[in-house]
Amino acid sequence: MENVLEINSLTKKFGKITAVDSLDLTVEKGSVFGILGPNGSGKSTTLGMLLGVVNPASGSFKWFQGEQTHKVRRRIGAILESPCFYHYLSAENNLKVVAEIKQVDTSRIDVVLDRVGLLSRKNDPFKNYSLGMKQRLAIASALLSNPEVMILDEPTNGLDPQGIADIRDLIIDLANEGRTIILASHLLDEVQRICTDFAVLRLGKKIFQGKVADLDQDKTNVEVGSDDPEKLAAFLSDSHFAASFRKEGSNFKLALKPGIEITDFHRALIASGIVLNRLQINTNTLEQKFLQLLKSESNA
Ligand SMILES: Nc1ncnc2c1ncn2[C@@H]1O[C@H](COP(=O)(O)OP(=O)(O)OP(=O)(O)O)[C@@H](O)[C@H]1O
Repeated sequence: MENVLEINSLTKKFGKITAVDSLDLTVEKGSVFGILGPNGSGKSTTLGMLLGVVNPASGSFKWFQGEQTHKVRRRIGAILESPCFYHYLSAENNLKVVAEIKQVDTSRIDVVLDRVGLLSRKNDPFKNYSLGMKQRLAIASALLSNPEVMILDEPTNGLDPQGIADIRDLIIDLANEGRTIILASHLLDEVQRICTDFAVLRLGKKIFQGKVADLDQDKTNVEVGSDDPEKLAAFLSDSHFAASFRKEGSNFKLALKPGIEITDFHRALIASGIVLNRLQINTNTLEQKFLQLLKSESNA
């Protein structure tokens, strides 16, 4: 798979603070890459360096296998901070200003407004837009040059649930069109829903990088209950399915042994005449992973 971005040992210091510390990262073409981290972990500084608005102290990064800088910028669309538009101008006229700056044909304006669902509101002044519409206009603006890569810093910040869902759907659509998306977020659930890959930053250091899909592989933690808890407890003690188990209320929490499938476990229960009234598979959510990582790093 082709990489659109390779970061090597990228570092940024602000006085005594090391905002980004020897960061190595690889982003594959077509991925939706989430950069996760608590406040102040270096997400925005990283994106700033990647876009050339923050100077690195050391290290390097390479876009599109080493494409020249002036060509790179046209291939990337970015929203770094709150959208910056003229309040009294309409959405269309605001995009005309951006198109002029970016030297993009104005015929793209209707295309991108349609893309973000704002075509019918293109004559409304920006000041009358809701927060969600303002954010969608910012995405439209970033789309003017039809970029292959979109960089989004906290794209759903401050939005209501509907606004969040709209932006989420839009990001998924943009990814389905084949664009690579890099987004910084602290909304773990959003990253889990949108992203294919993620990295976790803490105090400027990358403490994890992985695929979101792999989180769902970890289906070994199971909670079970039965109308006959003694029989269930005896099964869990005697059978070779549970690596460990403990009683919790009227149910049992257990870790299946490595390699044991939930279907094998369930079949064996039925064969032993045990009928479950509860079976819950606790998948490893990004939130659990994130909290575990931050905890293990701060204990290290
Ligand atoms: N211009 C600056 N001058 C001094 N320190 C800065 C500057 N920009 C960022 N920092 C510091 O660098 C560190 C990383 O900040 P950064 O904004 O990159 O983190 P972040 O993960 O994006 O945080 P948030 O989620 O709060 O936006 C923080 O300690 C921050 O205070």
